[in-house]
Amino acid sequence: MTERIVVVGAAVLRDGCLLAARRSAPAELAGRWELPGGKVEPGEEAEEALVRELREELGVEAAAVRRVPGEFPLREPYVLRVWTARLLEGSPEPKPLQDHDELRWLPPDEVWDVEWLDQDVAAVLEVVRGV
Ligand SMILES: Nc1nc2c([nH]c(=O)n2[C@H]2C[C@H](O)[C@@H](COP(=O)(O)OP(=O)(O)OP(=O)(O)O)O2)c(=O)[nH]1
Repeated sequence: MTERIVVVGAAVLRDGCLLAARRSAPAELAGRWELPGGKVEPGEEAEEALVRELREELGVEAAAVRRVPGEFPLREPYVLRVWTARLLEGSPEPKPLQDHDELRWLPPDEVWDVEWLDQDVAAVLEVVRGV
Protein backbone atom coordinates (compact mmCIF):
# COMPACT_ATOMS: atom_id res chain seq x y z
CA MET A 1 0.00 0.00 0.00
CA THR A 2 1.35 3.40 -0.90
CA GLU A 3 1.72 5.96 1.89
CA ARG A 4 -0.68 8.86 1.53
CA ILE A 5 0.85 12.30 1.09
CA VAL A 6 -1.20 15.10 2.58
CA VAL A 7 -1.84 18.24 0.56
CA VAL A 8 -3.29 21.06 2.65
CA GLY A 9 -5.78 23.44 1.10
CA ALA A 10 -6.81 26.77 2.57
CA ALA A 11 -10.34 28.08 2.42
CA VAL A 12 -9.35 31.68 3.12
CA LEU A 13 -12.46 33.58 4.16
CA ARG A 14 -12.94 37.32 4.43
CA ASP A 15 -16.22 39.20 4.86
CA GLY A 16 -18.07 36.05 3.84
CA CYS A 17 -16.07 35.62 0.62
CA LEU A 18 -13.93 32.60 -0.29
CA LEU A 19 -10.55 33.08 -1.97
CA ALA A 20 -10.13 30.95 -5.11
CA ALA A 21 -6.90 30.60 -7.08
CA ARG A 22 -6.54 29.66 -10.74
CA ARG A 23 -3.68 27.25 -11.41
CA SER A 24 -1.14 28.17 -14.05
CA ALA A 25 0.70 24.80 -14.00
CA PRO A 26 1.04 21.90 -14.63
CA ALA A 27 -0.71 21.80 -18.00
CA GLU A 28 -3.36 19.27 -16.93
CA LEU A 29 -4.49 21.52 -14.04
CA ALA A 30 -3.88 24.94 -15.61
CA GLY A 31 -6.94 27.14 -15.94
CA ARG A 32 -8.87 25.36 -13.22
CA TRP A 33 -9.53 26.82 -9.78
CA GLU A 34 -8.39 25.45 -6.43
CA LEU A 35 -7.87 26.23 -2.80
CA PRO A 36 -4.32 27.55 -2.42
CA GLY A 37 -1.97 25.27 -0.50
CA GLY A 38 0.45 22.44 -1.14
CA LYS A 39 2.22 19.41 0.18
CA VAL A 40 3.04 19.03 3.85
CA GLU A 41 6.80 18.61 4.20
CA PRO A 42 8.41 15.98 6.44
CA GLY A 43 8.46 17.13 10.07
CA GLU A 44 5.89 19.84 9.45
CA GLU A 45 2.43 20.14 11.01
CA ALA A 46 -0.41 20.59 8.55
CA GLU A 47 -1.30 24.06 9.85
CA GLU A 48 2.35 25.14 9.56
CA ALA A 49 2.41 23.93 5.97
CA LEU A 50 -0.75 25.90 5.27
CA VAL A 51 0.73 29.14 6.62
CA ARG A 52 3.99 28.55 4.71
CA GLU A 53 2.24 27.77 1.42
CA LEU A 54 0.02 30.84 1.69
CA ARG A 55 3.10 32.99 2.31
CA GLU A 56 4.99 31.47 -0.65
CA GLU A 57 2.13 31.35 -3.13
CA LEU A 58 0.19 34.50 -2.25
CA GLY A 59 2.56 36.64 -0.16
CA VAL A 60 0.12 36.81 2.73
CA GLU A 61 0.34 36.29 6.48
CA ALA A 62 -2.46 33.97 7.51
CA ALA A 63 -3.65 31.65 10.25
CA ALA A 64 -5.50 28.36 10.05
CA VAL A 65 -8.90 28.62 11.76
CA ARG A 66 -10.59 25.22 11.71
CA ARG A 67 -10.37 21.90 9.95
CA VAL A 68 -13.04 21.29 7.37
CA PRO A 69 -14.39 17.77 7.90
CA GLY A 70 -13.29 15.09 5.50
CA GLU A 71 -10.33 14.03 3.43
CA PHE A 72 -10.57 14.36 -0.32
CA PRO A 73 -8.76 11.97 -2.66
CA LEU A 74 -6.47 13.50 -5.28
CA ARG A 75 -4.24 11.73 -7.78
CA GLU A 76 -2.55 8.87 -5.88
CA PRO A 77 -0.83 9.04 -3.42
CA TYR A 78 -2.14 12.52 -2.53
CA VAL A 79 -5.10 13.41 -0.33
CA LEU A 80 -6.45 16.89 0.32
CA ARG A 81 -7.23 18.14 3.84
CA VAL A 82 -8.75 21.58 4.16
CA TRP A 83 -8.70 24.26 6.83
CA THR A 84 -10.55 27.51 6.84
CA ALA A 85 -8.07 30.34 7.24
CA ARG A 86 -8.00 34.09 7.72
CA LEU A 87 -5.56 36.82 6.82
CA LEU A 88 -3.82 38.39 9.78
CA GLU A 89 -4.29 42.08 10.44
CA GLY A 90 -1.73 43.99 8.40
CA SER A 91 -1.18 41.13 5.94
CA PRO A 92 -0.42 42.19 2.38
CA GLU A 93 -3.24 41.58 -0.12
CA PRO A 94 -2.95 38.18 -1.81
CA LYS A 95 -1.13 38.13 -5.13
CA PRO A 96 -0.65 35.18 -7.51
CA LEU A 97 3.12 34.82 -6.96
CA GLN A 98 3.53 31.11 -7.61
CA ASP A 99 1.44 28.34 -9.25
CA HIS A 100 -1.49 30.68 -9.98
CA ASP A 101 -2.30 33.39 -12.52
CA GLU A 102 -5.53 34.78 -11.09
CA LEU A 103 -7.26 35.12 -7.72
CA ARG A 104 -10.89 35.84 -6.93
CA TRP A 105 -12.80 36.55 -3.75
CA LEU A 106 -16.08 34.72 -4.27
CA PRO A 107 -19.21 35.81 -2.40
CA PRO A 108 -21.54 32.93 -1.51
CA ASP A 109 -23.68 33.33 -4.62
CA GLU A 110 -20.61 33.19 -6.91
CA VAL A 111 -18.82 30.20 -5.38
CA TRP A 112 -19.82 27.96 -8.31
CA ASP A 113 -19.04 30.56 -10.99
CA VAL A 114 -15.45 29.30 -11.32
CA GLU A 115 -14.40 25.95 -12.72
CA TRP A 116 -12.98 24.22 -9.68
CA LEU A 117 -10.69 21.23 -10.15
CA ASP A 118 -12.98 18.17 -10.19
CA GLN A 119 -11.27 16.81 -7.09
CA ASP A 120 -11.88 20.09 -5.19
CA VAL A 121 -15.66 20.20 -5.66
CA ALA A 122 -16.42 17.96 -2.65
CA ALA A 123 -14.06 20.04 -0.49
CA VAL A 124 -15.62 23.33 -1.55
CA LEU A 125 -19.10 21.91 -0.89
CA GLU A 126 -17.97 21.06 2.63
CA VAL A 127 -16.51 24.55 3.11
CA VAL A 128 -19.73 26.19 1.95
CA ARG A 129 -21.79 23.93 4.21
CA GLY A 130 -19.77 25.11 7.22
CA VAL A 131 -19.90 28.84 6.50
N1 LIG B 1 -2.64 23.25 -3.47
C1 LIG B 1 -3.61 22.49 -3.95
N2 LIG B 1 -3.25 21.42 -4.68
C2 LIG B 1 -4.23 20.68 -5.17
C3 LIG B 1 -5.59 20.97 -4.95
N3 LIG B 1 -6.34 20.06 -5.62
C4 LIG B 1 -5.49 19.22 -6.23
O1 LIG B 1 -5.76 18.25 -6.93
N4 LIG B 1 -4.18 19.59 -5.95
C5 LIG B 1 -2.99 18.86 -6.41
C6 LIG B 1 -2.12 19.65 -7.33
C7 LIG B 1 -0.76 19.07 -7.07
O2 LIG B 1 -0.62 17.84 -7.80
C8 LIG B 1 -0.80 18.72 -5.58
C9 LIG B 1 -0.27 19.83 -4.71
O3 LIG B 1 0.79 20.35 -5.33
P1 LIG B 1 1.32 21.83 -5.22
O4 LIG B 1 2.04 22.06 -6.48
O5 LIG B 1 0.24 22.81 -4.86
O6 LIG B 1 2.23 21.62 -3.96
P2 LIG B 1 3.60 22.29 -3.56
O7 LIG B 1 3.37 23.78 -3.54
O8 LIG B 1 4.04 21.61 -2.33
O9 LIG B 1 4.46 21.97 -4.82
P3 LIG B 1 5.86 21.35 -5.17
O10 LIG B 1 6.61 21.14 -3.88
O11 LIG B 1 5.51 20.07 -5.87
O12 LIG B 1 6.44 22.35 -6.11
O13 LIG B 1 -2.19 18.55 -5.29
C10 LIG B 1 -5.94 22.09 -4.18
O14 LIG B 1 -7.09 22.43 -3.94
N5 LIG B 1 -4.90 22.82 -3.69
